[in-house]
Amino acid sequence: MTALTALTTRFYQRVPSEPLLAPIFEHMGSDHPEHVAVFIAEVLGGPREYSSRHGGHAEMVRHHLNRHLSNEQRKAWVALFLDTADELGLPDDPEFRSALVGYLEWGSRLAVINSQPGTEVDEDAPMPAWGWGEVKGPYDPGAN
Ligand code: HEM
Repeated sequence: MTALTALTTRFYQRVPSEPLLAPIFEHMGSDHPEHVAVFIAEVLGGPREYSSRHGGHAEMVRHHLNRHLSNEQRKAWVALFLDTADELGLPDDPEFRSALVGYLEWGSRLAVINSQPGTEVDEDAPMPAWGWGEVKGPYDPGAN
């Protein structure tokens, strides 16, 4: 939680300098970074705190309704997020980064889809659960 909260806090500090992102986060609440960290932590197998205290997946979806987010904004969001992970020196082993990128790619596309007019919230949608995926490349940190 400490690392993810530091990551989202720094990410939203940098958002005002990104022309594509600044306007959409202009009115966000001060606890926004923490809520996003808690959400991502639960997805990655951490405590089920977003579900128990913040309304679960349906509540996250509600925050994106009618925001008319574009794919360009989505790409800027993901790029800034990953750049912030580098800036803060988060683990950069291929396994962790591929899992992180995989979830961000999936989740950010969902945010864009849910931000379009006519989206209905599925109150029973489960929280996504992201694992390490099937990492089967030749990378082996124990080799050499
Ligand atoms: C994995 C991807 C994402 C996750 C996990 C996520 C998660 C969340 C969560 C938990 C909230 C509610 C925060 C709160 O309670 O204050 C939120 C709000 C929001 N998100 Fe996302 N989000 C994602 C991607 C995106 C993307 C790609 C964009 C835009 C390009 C975006 C734009 C917004 C906006 C505009 C809000 C509302 C801000 C406000 O309250 O003023 N999100 N998101």
